[in-house]
Amino acid sequence: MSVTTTAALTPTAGSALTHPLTLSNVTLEYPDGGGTIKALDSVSLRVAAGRMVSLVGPSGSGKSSLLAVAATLVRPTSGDVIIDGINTGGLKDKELTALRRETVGIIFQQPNLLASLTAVEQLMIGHHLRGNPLKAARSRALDLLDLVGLAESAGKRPHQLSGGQRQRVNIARALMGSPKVLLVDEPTAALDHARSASIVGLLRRVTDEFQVATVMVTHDTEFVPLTDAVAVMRDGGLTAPVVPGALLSAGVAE
Ligand SMILES: Nc1ncnc2c1ncn2[C@@H]1O[C@H](COP(=O)(O)OP(=O)(O)OP(=O)(O)O)[C@@H](O)[C@H]1O
Repeated sequence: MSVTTTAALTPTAGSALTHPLTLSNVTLEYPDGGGTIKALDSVSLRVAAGRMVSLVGPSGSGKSSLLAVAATLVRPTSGDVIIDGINTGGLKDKELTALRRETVGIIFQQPNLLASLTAVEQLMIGHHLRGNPLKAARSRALDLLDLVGLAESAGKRPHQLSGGQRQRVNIARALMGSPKVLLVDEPTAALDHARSASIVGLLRRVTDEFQVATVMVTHDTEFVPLTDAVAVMRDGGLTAPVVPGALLSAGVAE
């Protein structure tokens, strides 16, 4: 069955309705013994600018596969992945890499910060290596660290930061390239409750302020109400979209 999940049918007042992320009938198969396993089965998902979708579902249901395909890190077996209006199926690997760098921000569970670099350097390095002048990279990095509440910690190295602060650096780093799509994998997995709440709150604010289309894999259904829609995965497919309140009161995600 193919279900289209459209987050946010209503555009922000005064702006055109845009969907930076569209997956259309996406299937992803992996070899499995003599046969294949369908990690994704005809998944269709559209996320509008400034909207945030929670992606929930049991282990092995395909959440990471969906993020990997949406991030253009894995090409689907069939179906279309359209990022910022560009159908990625027609792109060569080099073009795909360039599109990913320009339009997609990826936030993994573990920040993977470089031990020897300060917070501001963590943000600057990739931006500078992609050809941006150091001064501009530094100025943008400092602005973003301020935005995520780390203005005072720009000179600190990872071991001097808390887990929540490291995740904030991770989020700021993902915003350096001005992405249109933000893909977030279990951002609160290693954090206590208070820090988890503030990280999800920050992702909500970033989605609004930067008007990115955000998909967040989470097992923390408590934070789902902060998002605009919930996509539930089962056996590689998406079930119908459900609003957060309905999902929780129906007990679907417990
Ligand atoms: N590289 C791979 N090779 C073969 N099978 C894979 C590969 N990656 C994922 N799978 C299979 O695809 C299916 C979906 O896996 P996926 O990791 O996307 O699920 P998930 O919902 O993210 O699970 P979890 O919550 O445990 O991370 C599973 O059956 C998994 O075993």
